[in-house]
Amino acid sequence: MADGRFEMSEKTTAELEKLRGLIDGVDQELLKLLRQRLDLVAQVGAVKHNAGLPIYAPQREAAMLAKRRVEAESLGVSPQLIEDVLRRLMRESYLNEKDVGFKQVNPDINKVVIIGGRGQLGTLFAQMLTLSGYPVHLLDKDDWDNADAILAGAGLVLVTVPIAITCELIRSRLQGLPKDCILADLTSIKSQPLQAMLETHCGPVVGLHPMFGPDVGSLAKQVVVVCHGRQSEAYAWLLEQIAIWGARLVEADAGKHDKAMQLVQAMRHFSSFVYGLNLCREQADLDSLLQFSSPIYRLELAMVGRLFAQSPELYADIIFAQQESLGAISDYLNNYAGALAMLKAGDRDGFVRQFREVAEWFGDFAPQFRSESRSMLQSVNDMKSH
Ligand SMILES: O=C(O)C(=O)C[C@]1(C(=O)O)C=C[C@@H](O)C=C1
Repeated sequence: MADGRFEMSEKTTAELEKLRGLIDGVDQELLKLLRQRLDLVAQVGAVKHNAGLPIYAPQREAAMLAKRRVEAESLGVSPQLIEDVLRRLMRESYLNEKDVGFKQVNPDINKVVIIGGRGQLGTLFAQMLTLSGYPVHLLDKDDWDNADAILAGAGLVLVTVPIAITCELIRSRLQGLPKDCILADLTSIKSQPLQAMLETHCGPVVGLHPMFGPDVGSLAKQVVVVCHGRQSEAYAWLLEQIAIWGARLVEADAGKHDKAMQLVQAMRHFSSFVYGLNLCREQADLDSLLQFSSPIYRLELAMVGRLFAQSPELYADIIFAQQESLGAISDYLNNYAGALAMLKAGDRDGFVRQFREVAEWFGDFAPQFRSESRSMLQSVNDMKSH
């Protein structure tokens, strides 16, 4: 008898078979318990839907995790194990509760128009708004002949078109919106679109930046940046609605937000692009890189590789959005060149000195990132099947 390439005696085989049968039984019990938990979560979802409560309940989660960790410890089970399992289960809850739909915060809105509504982010927001009971109309590239009819009587117009055409579209097409209509955008830079909206429309205006891609299963725990424009009391319902979807709203000054995006998006994505470009030019053998990879390298390769599974236009839009990003990217290049010079000069002490300087600057974040990445790396390893 063999298990993979290991030979086993008949006695060992029999013992293992018996124990594995018992494990199968326990796993089947777990499955039934999971089914029970999902049914209860569905009931919680219905209660929350009626009461207009958010999907994500951080205090309940923290209290529950703390209790289960203590109980785990007294049973000789690792607290981290129960925490991992429960967090994974709660991710499932977010998805399940979403399908029940959401309370409609403002039933007086007769029409929501999403410009660019057939794009990926537009589709996601259309789905969330529809699940919340709003009548959603889409206005995409081919619908402009009917624009007046589509926009007539809109209570909310949400602009989600490529950055490069956002301001121009707002200025040239959205002049005649109803006075009380909310004009909002989902663009990943905020100053210019906000200014364009304020100049074009005299009613309520707000800039939003969802800090996630369209492939998130649910908005629970995702961040949406809010840059206030005008008449915030008129769009308070929209922010409350987004919070009910589970997202965390982070208010920011548009200029500050855009400056952060030069590092968080433009520079980050650009360096991922160059990393991929370099692998391509070096004709790296990805198969063997993966074979030799440690979990952190696998994660890094996944982060870079996923870029190239998406639309080049989308990333071009993000990277080219702000002229000022050039400064952040050039600084990076200069730092790279400086570090390379140190390497060429064999200045090992210099490297260690700078490393310490940076570590000190990271401060408490460094150990925090280390422990966060530890569980990510363990998940990466769990995903391997051989
Ligand atoms: O208790 C709730 O409010 C739930 O929605 C259930 C549940 C869970 O799966 O246990 C899911 C999401 C919340 O963030 C907290 C807990």
